[in-house]
Amino acid sequence: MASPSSEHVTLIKHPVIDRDLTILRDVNTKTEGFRAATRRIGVILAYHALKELPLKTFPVSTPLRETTGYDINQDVIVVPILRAGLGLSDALLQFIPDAKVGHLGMYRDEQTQQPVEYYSNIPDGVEDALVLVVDPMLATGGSAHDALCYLKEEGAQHLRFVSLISAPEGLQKLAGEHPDIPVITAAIDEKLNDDAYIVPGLGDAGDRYFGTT
Ligand SMILES: O=P(O)(O)OC[C@H]1O[C@H](OP(=O)(O)OP(=O)(O)O)[C@H](O)[C@@H]1O
Ligand SMILES: O=c1cc[nH]c(=O)[nH]1
Ligand SMILES: [Mg+2]
Repeated sequence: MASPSSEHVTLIKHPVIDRDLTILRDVNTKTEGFRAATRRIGVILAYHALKELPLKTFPVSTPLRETTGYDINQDVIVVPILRAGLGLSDALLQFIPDAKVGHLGMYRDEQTQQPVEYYSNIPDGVEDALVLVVDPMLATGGSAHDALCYLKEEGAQHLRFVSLISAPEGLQKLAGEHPDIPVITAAIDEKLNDDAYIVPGLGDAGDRYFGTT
């Protein structure tokens, strides 16, 4: 099996991430705190995920003289994997307020641990846009793999996958199946347990973010 290479996976290190991941992992953290910590880490991940956006220049006048202005020269499409991915999409929209948002609805069947797709709505323009697929948990990698295959079939050519916590198993799957797609993550945890939950992880991200059980 392919192993995640350093150019394929970017592990973002930051003291705020360490503090906020602890809040997310803590079983006693309530919904409000969980959402706030997700948003804060999301902003740091978004900053990194958008780092290589191309720029175009144009003249801009300050009160003193004309100088070079910059604008982003590529459309951005954010694709949260429902439900839990919704918690990360707003962070990206703070930086790119006019980004289009596509949705892919998937849940993991508890018995088979395989993703089941129940919804998709992808905007036009995926071929040329930077397409950022966001989901807090990369566990077996099955959901991410299906989402990336779907978007490639739709014509997406500039894909990134953004997660809060990744399991080595999920990273290996993406490295093997999608070596062309950079992964940006805030943590690489130890392993999956027998139910394919990330250990130590944070539990079920969707349930904790939305207050369901
Ligand atoms: O890498 P995998 O093994 O596929 O697991 C990861 C998936 O599991 C979680 O979603 P879940 O099925 O719990 O759906 P939800 O977001 O609606 O809670 C998570 O948000 C990922 O989408
Ligand atoms: O640990 C895990 C694995 C899959 N989905 C989650 O929400 N958490
Ligand atoms: Mg869930």
